[in-house]
Amino acid sequence: MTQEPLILVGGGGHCKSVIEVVESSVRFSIAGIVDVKEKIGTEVSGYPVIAGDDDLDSLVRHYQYFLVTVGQVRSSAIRSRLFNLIKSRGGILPVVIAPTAYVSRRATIGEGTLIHHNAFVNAGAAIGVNCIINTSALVEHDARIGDHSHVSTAAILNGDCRVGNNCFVGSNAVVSHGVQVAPNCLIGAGAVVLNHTEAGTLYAGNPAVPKKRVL
Ligand SMILES: CC(=O)SCCNC(=O)CCNC(=O)[C@H](O)C(C)(C)COP(=O)(O)OP(=O)(O)OC[C@H]1O[C@@H](n2cnc3c(N)ncnc32)[C@H](O)[C@@H]1OP(=O)(O)O
Repeated sequence: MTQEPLILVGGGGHCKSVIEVVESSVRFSIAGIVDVKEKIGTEVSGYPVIAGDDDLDSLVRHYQYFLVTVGQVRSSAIRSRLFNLIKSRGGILPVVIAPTAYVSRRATIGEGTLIHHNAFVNAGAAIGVNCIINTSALVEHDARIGDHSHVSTAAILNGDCRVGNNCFVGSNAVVSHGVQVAPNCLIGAGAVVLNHTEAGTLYAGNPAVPKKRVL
């Protein structure tokens, strides 16, 4: 099978994790990484940084496939800006699924979303665009996740729950079945979310309680 060249946009720690996924899937070969221009000429996991953010326009004329590989904890702003920029210039942001992940054929996944190693996405789940479903995360049946959200390592979204746009669900957090996490929320690592949340708020603890506004 001929591999398609893929550009990774963002050369930090999250990019290293994405590289492990892309290398183990057969469809794409990594053609290079985009980062701040000072990093041009350096490498990430053996792949060269070939361009700076300002060069994205011209890169979209030469390459078809891109993934946003900037990480996301406190804000989705950079990831969503890059996603929209690439898309508006005609770039394609594919779905990439690690071969060790399980994704039900009854689940839907939006463009540019990456499903990392050992993640599990069950039947009826619907995941938006440009999301990160990180290593060992569990998205249970009929759970719905909006756009530009990050379900972090080993987080659990139980059946029928909702996570809005631009959210972060921290490592090992649990969202109880049917619970709605409103847009722009941060759910702290290890939180157990038993009730619907207010938008733009950090929740943490077990049971999770609002800690502060984050917008
Ligand atoms: C592969 C990867 O690395 S993926 C990334 C994995 N990273 C994570 O999962 C992120 C872990 N960090 C968190 O969970 C943090 O809560 C964040 C980043 C979401 C928010 O951090 P901040 O905005 O700095 O919150 P801040 O430190 O101001 O905390 C506000 C309050 O919430 C509490 N709090 C914050 N996070 C947590 C938490 N996870 N559990 C319990 N309490 C917490 C703080 O103690 C503080 O409480 P107080 O006001 O009573 O003193």
